Amino acid sequence: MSSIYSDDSLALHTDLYQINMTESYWADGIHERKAVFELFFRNLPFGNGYAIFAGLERILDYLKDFHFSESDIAYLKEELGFQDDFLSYLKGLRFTGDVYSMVEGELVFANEPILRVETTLAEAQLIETALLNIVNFQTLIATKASRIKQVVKDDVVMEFGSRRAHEMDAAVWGARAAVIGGVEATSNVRAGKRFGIPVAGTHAHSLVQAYKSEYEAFHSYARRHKDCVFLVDTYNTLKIGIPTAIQVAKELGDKINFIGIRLDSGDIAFLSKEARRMLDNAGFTEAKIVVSNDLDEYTILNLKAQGAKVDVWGIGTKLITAYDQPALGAVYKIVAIENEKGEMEDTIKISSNVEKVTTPGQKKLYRIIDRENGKAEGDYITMYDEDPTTEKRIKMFHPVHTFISKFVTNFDAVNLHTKVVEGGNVIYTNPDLNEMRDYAHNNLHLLWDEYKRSLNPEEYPVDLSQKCWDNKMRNIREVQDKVDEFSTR
Ligand SMILES: Nc1ncnc2c1ncn2[C@@H]1O[C@H](COP(=O)(O)OP(=O)(O)OP(=O)(O)O)[C@@H](O)[C@H]1O
Ligand SMILES: O=P(O)(O)OC[C@H]1O[C@H](OP(=O)(O)OP(=O)(O)O)[C@H](O)[C@@H]1O
Ligand SMILES: O=C(O)c1cccnc1
Repeated sequence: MSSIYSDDSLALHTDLYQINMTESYWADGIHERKAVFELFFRNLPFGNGYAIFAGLERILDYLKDFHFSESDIAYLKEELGFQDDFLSYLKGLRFTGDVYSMVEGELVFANEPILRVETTLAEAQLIETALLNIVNFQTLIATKASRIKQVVKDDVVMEFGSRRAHEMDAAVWGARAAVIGGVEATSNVRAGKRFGIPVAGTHAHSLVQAYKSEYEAFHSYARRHKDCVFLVDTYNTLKIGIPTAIQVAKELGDKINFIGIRLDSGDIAFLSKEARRMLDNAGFTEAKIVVSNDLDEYTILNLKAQGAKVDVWGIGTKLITAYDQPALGAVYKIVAIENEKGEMEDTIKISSNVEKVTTPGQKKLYRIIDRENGKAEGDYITMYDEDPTTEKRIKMFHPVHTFISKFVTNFDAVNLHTKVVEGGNVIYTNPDLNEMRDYAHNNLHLLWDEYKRSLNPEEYPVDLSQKCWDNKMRNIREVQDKVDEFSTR
């Protein structure tokens, strides 16, 4: 099967049902009613105590350029049978709404709106799939990277995953997300070119195998590359690999910058300690030990506990594929819609699972920070017309187990949503990636250690204001009344 249509826009990067629903809205004349959708996930990934938001830059690029191309329209008509009248509506469609979003690198928790879209019902519906696609992947990778960074602490992490990533986009945008989460460099040169990420790397076993010996291979590499990290495990790490790296480094002296060696197999704890001893004895006390081979935060923690002497961790597969949690599960839910009188009305989705009942209405999200100790008390979801920045005391209570509550005073309420798109125009300038990474890193200081431990962290509070809770209960009652009325008919 091949296609005659050029792939020249992203508008069809959506599920068919979005276009089908949009057609119904359009046919009924409600497509331009204002709607509010929120994007959030229900459970933190990897059993972590927080997630790191990534994906906004790509969302903004997507929204800026949102349009159905000639070939999109031709495909919808010729292959999927959509009719001309609806297609001429789609042809002229652009994103015209407002978007409020967390910034990339923000700490994000379950069941709080990462971003809010306020636009026509049709536009909001058509962009759902792409927005989720972007956030689900990038936030997952940024969070995995942050978990790894929490364990390696001040050691350097290099992202090595391109060859194992789920296709090319995932490699490039995953590398970027990993940087937001705390990674220092990537091996992916395209990601370096595109996003300005530092690009770094060593060499593969094939280089060694292409020459007659490690000695020849290392010399050859050094002839063209001043910065040298020699991979020492092709034949025998301790007996040939490291001694040869030391020999070549000594022979070439100042002609090269002998950065160190890389270990890619065997017992990393044992070999790294031996390598450190051998390098130090040879006078290369500054030489770095880079390790790779199916690493993740669990192995790294274990290796550290064994006293492994590692300076740089090269991490591929398990980072770029979010190996132990392949999906974040973020969703995008409608919370309010304009009625025929032009007023905004709440809308709610009921579920027998309490945690899945959506929180209706236009809302805002604040982080409540204790002024005395600088730590976050929790996140606080309010209705749109509430302003906790002017309140002296707020009651925070668990949105499901409401008996768990506390009063908070002497706090700063920080609005976590920035208006990034207004009337279809992007009004937000993406900061430099380093700034995003520093922002994410510094934000972690807001959290008590109990929320940051990688195993069984405490649950960070994400609470509703009283007004938001009351509004949710009122909406639930209204739906229940409707159900009762229907069933007793
Ligand atoms: N000391 C250690 N403690 C715990 N895990 C380790 C230790 N050393 C290495 N590992 C990890 O154990 C796994 C060993 O992988 P594997 O069985 O493929 O062995 P290998 O030595 O890498 O062999 P190969 O040459 O086939 O790559 C890797 O995930 C590696 O990161
Ligand atoms: O283990 P990961 O975390 O996924 O990190 C990337 C891996 O990719 C390379 O191995 P590969 O066997 O693909 O190539 P090589 O011949 O260079 O070792 C590298 O040596 C790492 O082991
Ligand atoms: O530069 C490296 O050492 C590297 C790059 C990609 C994958 N594995 C290793």
